[in-house]
Amino acid sequence: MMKQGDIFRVKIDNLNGEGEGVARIGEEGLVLFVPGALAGEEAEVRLVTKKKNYGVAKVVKRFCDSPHRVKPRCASFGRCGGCALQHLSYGAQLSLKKKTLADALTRIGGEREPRVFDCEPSPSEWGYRNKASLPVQSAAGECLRAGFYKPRSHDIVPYRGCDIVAPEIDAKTKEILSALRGTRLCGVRLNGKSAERETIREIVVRRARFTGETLLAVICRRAPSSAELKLLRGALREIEGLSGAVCNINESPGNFIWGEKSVPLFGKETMRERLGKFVFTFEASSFFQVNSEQAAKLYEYAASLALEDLPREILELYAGVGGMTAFLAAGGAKITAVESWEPAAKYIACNAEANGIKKITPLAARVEEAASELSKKNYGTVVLDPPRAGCDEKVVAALLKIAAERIVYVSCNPATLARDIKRLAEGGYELVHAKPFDMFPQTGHVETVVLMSRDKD
Ligand SMILES: C[S@@+](CC[C@H](N)C(=O)[O-])C[C@H]1O[C@@H](n2cnc3c(N)ncnc32)[C@H](O)[C@@H]1O
Repeated sequence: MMKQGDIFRVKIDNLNGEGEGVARIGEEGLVLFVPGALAGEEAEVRLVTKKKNYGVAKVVKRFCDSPHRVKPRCASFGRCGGCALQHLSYGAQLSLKKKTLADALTRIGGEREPRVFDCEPSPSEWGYRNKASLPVQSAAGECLRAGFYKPRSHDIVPYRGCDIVAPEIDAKTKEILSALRGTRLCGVRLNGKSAERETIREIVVRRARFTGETLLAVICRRAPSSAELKLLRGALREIEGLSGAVCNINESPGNFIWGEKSVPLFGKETMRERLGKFVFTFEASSFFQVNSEQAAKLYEYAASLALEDLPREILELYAGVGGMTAFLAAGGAKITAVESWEPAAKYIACNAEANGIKKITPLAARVEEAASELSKKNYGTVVLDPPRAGCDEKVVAALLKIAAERIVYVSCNPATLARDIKRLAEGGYELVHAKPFDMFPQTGHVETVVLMSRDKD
């Protein structure tokens, strides 16, 4: 019987979606996740966690190196759960993402030989993120500990800098943390009840590459008193180059970052970013792709698939603030853009207007609730970009009822994408091709654009 602390010699077969090495041990072939180990490497490992169906092990000694191994750039590599692929060359990261996608389409999607294109490299391998999001806690003897979570944990590795966020965000984040430490507000307690002053849950810093506008949101578990707001304002106003700051209040216990209410601290509440020839306005809490340069490439590609044969009517689901909508509108089609977050639907309209785009009808609704109404109309193409959970079954049913000639599916999760492709294939669509885009270099995340067409038989 295996137990924690046991030592094994293993050969790593492949990497999982988190960038961890995967090996099998024992007669029953227990799956072992080995962070930091690469495919093809042999190592002596110690079992640190044993669950019913898998184990997690730590490398004690590596006997050989993968030819794709490179020196990780970040001093927190291995301790921080953020960029698990830093030790893999960039070319090998792209190949891994293509393979991850192809495997999901085959294993979950039931596709025999899916046509998967090469992964589109990100224009920047480092410093590409336009947003940093740091959980904040109170730890023993430390009033405000902010950073990123350790792998498989809610313990924080303190922020010492991050190489995947834009350098300007990195510099600003350090200044912001130092200013917050000068107020009387502390981070929330991870285990146990937070004391009154242990208030801050998270900070989010966003910077537009194009305008340089930088917004800060301080997310609190309760509404700060007017004296606390005064302290926050006083401390944060001192930071040069912050275009604006808000305090967002999230009293809910879950892991979701944003609450419904925000109190302005100072300056602007919105920022503007350019993607391709379009400029978009949005708030600190809006969904907006974190890799602006790569987002422009992805939207252009998705629009080129959607606009072939110039459909007259396009239905776009999960539209956010209308980033992709503008690219889709370039062909002159009429677009109905559906988004559940009401303020985002408002931004779809003003972003369209600011970019001189007509013929866009924003609809603030949950797609699954609007699905049956939407399925009464005809659309040449449906474009969808759901969150990681993919589509509700009602949405797949509506897509089958709409029966558009073509579906362009943008996804940030190969597993749910493959599940939805299978459902659509059962309803008469076929997968034409899939192309991964590297939106998140140094991490295992895979973004994909898929084209499906209605089976004509
Ligand atoms: C992955 S984002 C894509 C946004 C946009 N296409 C873009 O590229 O910026 C998913 C969007 O779907 C929205 N959303 C989540 N669940 C939804 C639902 N059930 N119905 C409609 N929109 C939803 C989110 O608010 C978010 O803006």
